[in-house]
Order: sequence, then structure tokens, then C-alpha cells
Amino acid sequence: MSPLLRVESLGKSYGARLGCAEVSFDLWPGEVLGIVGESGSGKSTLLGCLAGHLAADSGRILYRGRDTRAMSEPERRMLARTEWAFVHQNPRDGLRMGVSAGGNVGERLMAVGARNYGQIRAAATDWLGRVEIAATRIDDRPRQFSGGMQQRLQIARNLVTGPRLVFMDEPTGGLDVSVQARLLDLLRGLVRDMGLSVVIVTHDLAVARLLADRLMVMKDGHVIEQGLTDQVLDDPQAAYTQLLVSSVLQV
Ligand SMILES: Nc1ncnc2c1ncn2[C@@H]1O[C@H](COP(=O)(O)OP(=O)(O)OP(=O)(O)O)[C@@H](O)[C@H]1O
Repeated sequence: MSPLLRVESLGKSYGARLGCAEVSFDLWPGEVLGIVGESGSGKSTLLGCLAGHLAADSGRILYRGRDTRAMSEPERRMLARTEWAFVHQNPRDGLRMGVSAGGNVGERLMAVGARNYGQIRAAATDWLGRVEIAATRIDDRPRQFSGGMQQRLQIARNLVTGPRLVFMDEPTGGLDVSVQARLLDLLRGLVRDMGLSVVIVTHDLAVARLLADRLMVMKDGHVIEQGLTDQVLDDPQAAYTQLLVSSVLQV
């Protein structure tokens, strides 16, 4: 078996300011990798580079053996539509707010070639059910939904095409604690059932504990510790991780 994603010495700066540097890791099929660290540590920069939203300055990103930095823009866009998915912190960034819930899910299927209206609608209804949205809401616009429902709809839109690799940026970030818990539960079930590989950015160590198999701890753009989630959280090696885990740091 070879890694789904191999990252070698990835770096990105914004002028004189460091975004991230010398980031290397492997992500295996079915694995959930959590990226944690305080605000400004480079988590979003790294995720943006991996997903191709930002151009890295150096290093290699090998997806199933192919260097995504060397791909043409259309090739990368095709990957983003078919094999990858990206769940934003703010559902507004990942949904089309003027399109119905069913349309939001269905248009992703159309983007990968589905044409039969009945089948698209059936798949959309099925996916709304899987993310606990009643079928009676299929024609409602996302802005008629609560924040938690919008986030679940964004997840349905992303997963309906059966991606292999899902990037998530603080997916439970803007939600109430009780809504977060339910969403986390749902996400965990979907990740397990679909055997998804996930790279998830979070500053919430409870989210990391629940979802991630492995963790990467970032500080000032660098990875300062990585390992199995339980190991990193229960027996942190780096002094910074110890502070992070003991909640001394505001993350
Ligand atoms: N568009 C940008 N222009 C200039 N500097 C940036 C830009 N985006 C990020 N940075 C800088 O890069 C560094 C890493 O920021 P990044 O947003 O990746 O961190 P983060 O860990 O995701 O933080 P947060 O949790 O607050 O989103 C910071 O010093 C930040 O100021």
C-alpha cells in the first residue's frame, strides 16, 4: 500500500511573513489527520496549499503518486470536483445560498456527469437523510436553515460524489456546543462508513481527539510534533504541546 497523500518539505510565505515551512507527512487511505496549533501557526496556510487554493513556494505534494503542484489548473480542478472535497468553516463559503438544498447536493453530481433528473433528486434526498435533514426541506434555500443544518448540507454536498480525500477547515467552528457535538458524531460516522481520508484543521483538541487518528502540532509555521492522537494528547513531548494540552495557551 502507498500513501494517498505524501507531502515533502512544503513551504509558503507571504512576502517576508512565514506561512508554513518544511512540512512533511504521509496520509494513508482511510486515515484522519488532525492539524492543531494556536491561531497564526500556519494551519490554514497548509490546508490551502494542500487543497490547491494557495500556491506553495516549495516542496512537493504527491496525491496518489502525482505531484499536484505540477498539474495544470484544469487537472487540479477536475481532482477537486471528483476525488477531493473541501468543507469550509463557514457553510456560506461552501454552499450556493441562492440554490435549493436539493440543488446544492444535486449540482455536485451533475458536475461529475450525472444527467438523469430522477436519479439526481433521489440521491439528493438520500443524502439529506444521511445528514439528518428532512426530505420535506429539499426545496428550501440554505438561508432558511439553521447554522448546524447549513453545515450538514455542506457536508452532504461534499460527500455525495464519494470523494477519497476530504479537507476540513474547522468544520464545527462557528456552532453552539450542543450542535457541535451532534455534527461531530455525524461526521465521525460518515468518515468511518465511507472510509474517507481526511485532513482536518482544528484549534479544538476535543474535536481532534474524537476525529483524528494522528495529529500534527504546528507552531510558527513549523510542525513541532506529530504522532498518534492519543500519544500526542496524553503524553506530549514538545514543551509547546504540553502547554497546548494543558490549555495554558489560548488556541
Ligand atoms: N493572506 C495573507 N497575507 C499575509 N500573511 C498571511 C496571510 N494569510 C496568513 N498569513 C500569515 O501566515 C501565518 C499563518 O497564518 P494561518 O492563517 O495559516 O494560521 P492559522 O493557524 O490557520 O490561524 P487561524 O487559526 O487564526 O486561522 C500568520 O503569521 C499569518 O499572519
